[in-house]
Amino acid sequence: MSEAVTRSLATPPGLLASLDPLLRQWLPRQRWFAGKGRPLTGFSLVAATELLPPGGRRGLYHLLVRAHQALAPVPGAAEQPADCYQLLIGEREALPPRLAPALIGHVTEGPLAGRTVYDALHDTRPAELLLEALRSGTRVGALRFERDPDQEIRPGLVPRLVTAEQSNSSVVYGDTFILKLLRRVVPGVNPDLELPLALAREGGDRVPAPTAWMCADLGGDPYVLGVLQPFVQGAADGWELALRELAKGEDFTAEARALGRATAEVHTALARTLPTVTLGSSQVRHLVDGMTDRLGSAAQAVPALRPYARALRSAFEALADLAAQGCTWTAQRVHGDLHLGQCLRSPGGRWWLIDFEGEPSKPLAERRMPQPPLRDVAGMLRSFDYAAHAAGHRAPGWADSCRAAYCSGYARAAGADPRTDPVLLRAYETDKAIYEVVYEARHRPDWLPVPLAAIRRLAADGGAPSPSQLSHPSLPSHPSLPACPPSPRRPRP
Ligand SMILES: Nc1ncnc2c1ncn2[C@@H]1O[C@H](COP(=O)(O)OP(=O)(O)O)[C@@H](O)[C@H]1O
Ligand SMILES: O=P(O)(O)O[C@H]1O[C@H](CO)[C@@H](O[C@H]2O[C@H](CO)[C@@H](O)[C@H](O)[C@H]2O)[C@H](O)[C@H]1O
Repeated sequence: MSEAVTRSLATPPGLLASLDPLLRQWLPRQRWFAGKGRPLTGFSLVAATELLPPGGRRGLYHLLVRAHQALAPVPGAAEQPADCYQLLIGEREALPPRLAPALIGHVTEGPLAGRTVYDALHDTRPAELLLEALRSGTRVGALRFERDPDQEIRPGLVPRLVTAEQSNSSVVYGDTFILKLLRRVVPGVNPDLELPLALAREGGDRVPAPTAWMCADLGGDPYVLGVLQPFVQGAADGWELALRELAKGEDFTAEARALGRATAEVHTALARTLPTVTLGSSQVRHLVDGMTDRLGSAAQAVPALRPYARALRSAFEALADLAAQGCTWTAQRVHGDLHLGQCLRSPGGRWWLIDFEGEPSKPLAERRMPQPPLRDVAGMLRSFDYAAHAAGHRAPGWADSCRAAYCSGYARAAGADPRTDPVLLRAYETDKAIYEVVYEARHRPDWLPVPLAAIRRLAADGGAPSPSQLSHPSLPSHPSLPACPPSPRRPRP
């Protein structure tokens, strides 16, 4: 075992009880807290490890904590399965001003009574310690740090916490690496590590190859806790770039086309390296049932969706009808939550795809299932629509031309144009917009009008599918579109 981190404490007695009242206040305020809107009823410890560098100060705890919550904000409501969160807790007598944003609170009882506790990822030494553990491949308590022996990690890189809004927390080390610490963790193979590793093995150059990773082994179930990967220096993400170009009134179609090409290359590599399956009518029925169920739960959670539910369902049923007529689709591993913010453009103009975690609210097994690649395409199409809305009404037609350019870039690299499969594309776009309605209602209520506008458009189009709704006005419509175009949808022999 390496000397980087030398001590583990399995169960610091009373530690969690002393943190309980502070975590009840602090946790729901974190952007990455997944259970917003449901009262916390308590915590239970999954694993606790005290991280102690040789000769270093004590007081750094790695905790995996289950947050128990009521079903709804009603006293006495039944509990839901508790989410498990990864916390790195530091303690000090008082916090220096630079750590003020990291404050969790002042402990009044238990082993840390009188101490100030804080989110230690904001602090230099704890962040350095994590990199050192990854560099040296340490094992401490239940924690296992592993690395790709072929990639060098220089010691002494200076850490800084990424302050942008994220679903997890990331630390950049000397502009060389970025470590994403997953916040809500689940047992099993995490696609955020699995897919970039598979793509790296395949020799792809569109996704940064994982350099090191951090896991916990608990009761036979590995939990992926973090992934270190090369930092794409000087990169801007697609969302920033799109908004910048929109503000200047500049054309974004060349970038959209390049993004389509990058997406298709990643899809092709994933299909080469991981299993693909054919979806026939029973699998498509299952897919459609899932979409319909999600619509039902979303309409329960967000009443503004209810007037459109029937029309939206018909977009899903149109897909089931095609499958019942004998159409089949190829499914493969996909990104699962692709949008402009998941695409980084390096200063040389190359597009990279990041964040293969999938939609964090979905179960891991579902996120790892092979799916038609058009699911990712639909996510990107939604994203162009989001960008246009975020910019107001300054650029009429902007989203339409970006969506068309993205599809044609995709078609060039994949050999199949997503627009030749309008029923599947519309079903996925509808499913995504419904997901976004719930996401925005929970996380950014001010943004709710953006996906709701798409819901209105998609619902208005809920009858017979029409290619014109797919926003490629520059292309002729497909009046003679066959019921089962040869690719990517293929008739059964
Ligand atoms: N390899 C990378 N190089 C440069 N920046 C990155 C890299 N990976 C992630 N980032 C930055 O960190 C942000 C969050 O990363 P992401 O994987 O999307 O985390 P989350 O799942 O928490 O949203 C991204 O929006 C991007 O700005
Ligand atoms: O945090 P993640 O990147 O994993 O994804 C979640 O948050 C995204 C917002 O940050 C959210 O994306 C939605 O908003 C984007 C603009 O901020 C837009 O480009 C996307 O098209 C839209 O879906 C994403 O859905 C959510 O899973």
